[in-house]
Amino acid sequence: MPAYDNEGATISMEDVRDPDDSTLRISTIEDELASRRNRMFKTQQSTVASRRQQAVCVRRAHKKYGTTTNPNVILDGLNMTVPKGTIYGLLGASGCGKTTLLSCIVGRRRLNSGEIWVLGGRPGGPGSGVPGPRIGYMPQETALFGEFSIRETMIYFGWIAGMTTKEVDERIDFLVTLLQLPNPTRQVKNLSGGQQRRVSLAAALLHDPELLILDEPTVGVDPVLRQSIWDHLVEITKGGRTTVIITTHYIDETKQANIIGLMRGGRFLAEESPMELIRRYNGESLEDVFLKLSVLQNRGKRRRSSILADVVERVEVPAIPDPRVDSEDPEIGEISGEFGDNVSMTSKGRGIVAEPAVVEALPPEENHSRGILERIKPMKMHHMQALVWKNFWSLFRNFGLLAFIVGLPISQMFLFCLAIGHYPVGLPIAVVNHEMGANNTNVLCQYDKDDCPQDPDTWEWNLTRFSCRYLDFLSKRQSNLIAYSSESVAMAEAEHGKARVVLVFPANFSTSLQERLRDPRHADVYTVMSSDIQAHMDDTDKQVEWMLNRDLLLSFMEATEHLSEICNLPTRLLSTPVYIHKPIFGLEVPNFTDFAGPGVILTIIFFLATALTSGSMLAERNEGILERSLVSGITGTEILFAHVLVQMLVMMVQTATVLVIGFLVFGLTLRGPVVWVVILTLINGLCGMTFGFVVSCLCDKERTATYLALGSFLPMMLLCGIIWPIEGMHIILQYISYVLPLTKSTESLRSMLQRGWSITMPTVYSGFISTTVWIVVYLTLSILLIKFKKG
Ligand SMILES: Nc1ncnc2c1ncn2[C@@H]1O[C@H](COP(=O)(O)OP(=O)(O)OP(=O)(O)O)[C@@H](O)[C@H]1O
Repeated sequence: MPAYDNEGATISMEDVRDPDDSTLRISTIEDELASRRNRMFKTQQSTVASRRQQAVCVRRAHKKYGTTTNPNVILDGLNMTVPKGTIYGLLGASGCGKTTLLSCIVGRRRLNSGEIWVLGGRPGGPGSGVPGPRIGYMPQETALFGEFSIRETMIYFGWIAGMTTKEVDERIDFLVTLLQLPNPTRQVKNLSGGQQRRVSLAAALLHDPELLILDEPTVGVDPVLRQSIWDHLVEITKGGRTTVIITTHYIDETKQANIIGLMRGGRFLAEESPMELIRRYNGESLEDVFLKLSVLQNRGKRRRSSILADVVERVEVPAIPDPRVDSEDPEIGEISGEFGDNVSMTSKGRGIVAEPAVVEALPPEENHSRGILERIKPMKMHHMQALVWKNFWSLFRNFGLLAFIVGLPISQMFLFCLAIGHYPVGLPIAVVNHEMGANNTNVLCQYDKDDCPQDPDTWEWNLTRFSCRYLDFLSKRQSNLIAYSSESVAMAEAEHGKARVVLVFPANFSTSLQERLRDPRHADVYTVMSSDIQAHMDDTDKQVEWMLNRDLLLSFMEATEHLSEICNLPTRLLSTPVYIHKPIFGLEVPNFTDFAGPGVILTIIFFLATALTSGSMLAERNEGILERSLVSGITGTEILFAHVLVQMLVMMVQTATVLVIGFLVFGLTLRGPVVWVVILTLINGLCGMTFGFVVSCLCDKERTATYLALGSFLPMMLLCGIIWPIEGMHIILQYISYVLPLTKSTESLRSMLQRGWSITMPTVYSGFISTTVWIVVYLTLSILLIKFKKG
C-alpha cells in the first residue's frame, strides 16, 4: 500500500527501502513525511509573512452573483497586490466589478473562494482592524446624512474612529481648505452633488487612516480640485504609512498612481506602474494601453496568465490550504467573516480539516473555531456615543418623521376613542301604536304614572296606556321614535331605510297585558298575542340589531320594574327567564371601545415601532450610510443596541401619550396594575421593533417593506382577537391566532384593564411570556437573515 505525503503525492517504496534490508523502514517514512511537512510549513509561513507585508493581497478571488444555474461571475480567479505606501489605481469599464472587489476588501462581501489579506490580516478577523479605523472608505454613493451639517457629519465619523470633538474640529479646518468645502455649518442636503462627494471624501480622510479606499472620489470634481486631491494623495503616501486604492473613470488621472490594475472579465489585464504599462504596450496614453489590452483579450491572443506572469505572479507562492476555503468549489468555501460581532462570523464550508501546521501558520485570530461568545465583540463607548447621537439628531432634524412619530399615536387614539365602540344612539324607530288610535301622532303619549291596582294582591285595576309608559322608557335609550298611523306605512318607510325597527302595539295592549300579568299560566293565545309588542327588525347590521334588541328588552324591564316599585307590587311584574344583572366585569352599558382598546393600543405601538425601525434601517442601508458605518468598525450589535436605545425613548413617549389619551381623556376602563400595563405596552413595542429588524433584513426597498408591514398588519388586526373575540373565529384560525404576537398580549392587557387582574394570573403573565418569546424569535431571525444575505 502506498504512503501519502501532505500534498497527496505518493512516497514510493523505493525511496525508503534499504537495499541491504528487505524490511520496510517505517521510521524512514515518518522522517520523510516530517521533513516534507516541515518544509511545507516553512513555505506557508513565508507565504503568510509575504502577504502580510502587503497593504492588500488578493489571491484567486472568485465572486459571483445570481444562482448556481444562472451565475453572473464578477471575479474570476483575480489576483491583486497592493504594496504598502502606494497609490493603486483600479481601472475598468463600468460594471466590471471594481466596487464588488472593494467591498470584499473592506469585508462587506464574501468571496465565493480565494483569499484576501488586508493590512496583514483577514477582513473581519478580530484584531485585524478591518473593518475599523485603519481603513478610510469612501463608497460610490455619497452615503451621508442629509439632515446633518458638514461638521456634524465629521463629528459622527470622527467619534467612530475614536477622535475627540476637538481633534475633529481641527481636522475640519484642514479638510475644508484642501477640498474647498462650503461652510461646515451647512446642511448636507443643501449641497450640490459635487460638494456632497467632497464631504464624503473628507469623511474618509478625516482620521488619517492607514488604508484609504476611494470609490470614484473625483466624480463631479473640477480639474483643478481633482489635481489638488491627487497631490494630497501623493503627499500622504510618501511616508509609506498610508496606502490608497482608488477607482476612477478618468483613466488619465491615474498617471500619478504607483500601480494600476486594469480590470476586465473578472481579472486584471495588467497590474503595473503607469509608465511601465505605456512603455511595454507601446501606448500613447493609459487609455490607449487599456484599449489595446482589451482588444488582445477579446481576440484571445494572449493568455491571461502570461500577461500577468511577470507582474502579479512574482509574489505568488504555493497556495495555503485555508481551512475555511475550498478553492475548487466556489459554492462552498467563503473566507471573510462578518464584522467581528456575533452577527456572522462562521464561514460556510464542508468542514475541511486543515493540517495542524497550517492552522498554526494562520494568525491566531483567524482560527474560526472560536465559540460564539468569544466572537462577540464588546461594544465600544465611542461607537455607541456616535450612534446614539446620530440616531437622535436624525430623528429630531426630520420634522416630517417627528410629526409622524408624535402625531400618529395621538390622532389614532383620538379617532379610535371617538369613532369606535360607542353605543349607537338616535336610531330611527317607527312606532305604530294602535292602543292610542289611528290618528295619534304623538309618539310619547301621556299616561298616568300612578296608575296602580286598588289592591295589589287581587290585581284588580284597569291598567291603561302601558305602551306610553314603555315608549317613555325606550325614548331614554333611543330618542328617535317616529309615530306612524299604520303598519303598512311604517313598513314601507323601513324598507326605504327610514327606520331600523317597526314597533306595533295592539289596540288592547294594556288590558291584555294586565290579564297576562294576573295569571300568566292560564292566559289564552289571544291574550298573549295582543299583549305582545311586535318588532320588525332591519337585520342588515347585526351589531345594531343586537343593540336595539337589548334596548327593547331592557326598556320593558325598566317600565315594569318602575310600575312594581311605585305600586308596591310584591314581585317584578313580568319575569323573564334571563335577567340581566350588574356585570361581574366591564360596564353596564356595553362599550366596544373597552373591548377593542387594549388591542388597538398594542397595535399602534407595535406597528409604529415596526415602521420606524424598518424605515430607518432601510434608509440607512440604501443611502450607503450603514455600509460606511460598518466599514468604519461599527458592529451590527452596536447598531441594534443604539437603535433600541433611541427607539425605546420614542416608545416611552408614544406609550405615555396613548395611555394618557385612552385612560385620562377618554376614560377607558383601567382597573389593573398601571406599572404592568406600561411594561407590557413597552415590551410589545420592543417586539414591534424586532419585527422591524426582520422586515428590513427581508426587504431591500422601503416600498417592499411597506407592503410587508401592511401585509402583516391587516391579518394581525383580524386574527389577534382585537376586533372580535377569538372564540367566534373558525377553529383553524383560532389555532393560528394563538401563535401570533399580539393575541396573548392583547388578552393579557384586556384582563389587566377590565378585570383588574395582576401579573400572577396565567392569562396576564402568558401575554408577557409570549411577547418575550416573539422578541427572541424576531431577533434570531434577523441575525440569521443578515448571515444568509451576506455574500
Ligand atoms: N448585489 C448584487 N446582486 C447582483 N448583481 C450585482 C450586485 N452588485 C453588483 N452586481 C453586478 O455585478 C457587476 C459588477 O458591479 P460593480 O458595482 O462591482 O461594478 P463596477 O465596476 O464598480 O461598476 P461602476 O464602475 O459602474 O461602478 C455588475 O454587472 C452589477 O450589475
